[in-house]
Amino acid sequence: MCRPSAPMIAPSILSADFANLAAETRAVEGSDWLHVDVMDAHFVPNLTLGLPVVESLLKATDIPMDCHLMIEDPRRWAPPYAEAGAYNVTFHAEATDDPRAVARDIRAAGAKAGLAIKPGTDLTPYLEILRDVDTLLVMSVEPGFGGQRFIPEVLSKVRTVRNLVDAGELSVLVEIDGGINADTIEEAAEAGVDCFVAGSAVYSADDPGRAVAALRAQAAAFWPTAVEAE
Ligand SMILES: O=C(CO)[C@@H](O)[C@H](O)COP(=O)(O)O
Repeated sequence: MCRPSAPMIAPSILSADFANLAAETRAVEGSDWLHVDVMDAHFVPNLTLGLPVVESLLKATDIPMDCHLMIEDPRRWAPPYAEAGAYNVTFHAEATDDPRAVARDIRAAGAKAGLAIKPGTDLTPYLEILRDVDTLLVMSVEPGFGGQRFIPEVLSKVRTVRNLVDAGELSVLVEIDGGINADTIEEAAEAGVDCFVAGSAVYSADDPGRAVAALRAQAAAFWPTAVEAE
C-alpha cells in the first residue's frame, strides 16, 4: 500500500448521537473513513454496538467503514464485519494468539485487515506480522472511551513503522486513535501518521464536516510534498 496523497481523517461515531446515527454520518460526508468502535464489555470496560448496527450504517452511508473491534475472540467475530461490507476491519493484537489467521480470514471475507495495539503494547513482537495486514492502528489512549487525553509516548511506534514503510521494508497504513484534536494532530502528523481517528474533536464541533476539513488541513502542513498517490 502506498502512502495516501493527503492526510486521511476518520471521524469516530463513538462521540456521535447514537439516536441519530444516519444523520451523524451525513454530517461528516467527505471524510476518508467512518470509524466505528465495536466494544464488547469484556476486552474493554464499555459496550457499544455490533453487527446489526454496522449493517444498518452501511446502508446509510457511502463513506468507507473502518470497524475497530475492541472485542475478545476476533477470529470468531471479525469476518462477519468484512462480509457485511466494512472496508477495513481492525482487531486487537492483545485479543488473539494468532493475529495472522485473523487477518487472513478478514481478507478472505473481502475487507482490508488492521492490527491495533494498546498504548502499553510493545510493537517489536508484531513487526513481522505487519507484513500480513493492511493497517496498523496505534492506540493513543487506553481503548474503551472517547474524550481521553492523547498519550504522546506512542508516537515512537509510529516513527518506527513510518521509517520501515518509507524504506520500502513494509507496506502498511499507519492510523492513530485517541485524543486527536487541533492541539495534538500536528505532532502525530509529523511522526508519520497516515490516518487520524477523531471522535470528540469532530462531534463536539458545531459543524462536524468543517472540523474534519480543519483537521485535514492542519495535518497537511506536515505532509511530504511528493508522495505516491494510493
Ligand atoms: O477507540 C476509541 C476509544 O476506545 C476511539 O475511537 C475514540 O472514539 C476516540 O475518541 P476521541 O479520543 O477522539 O474523543
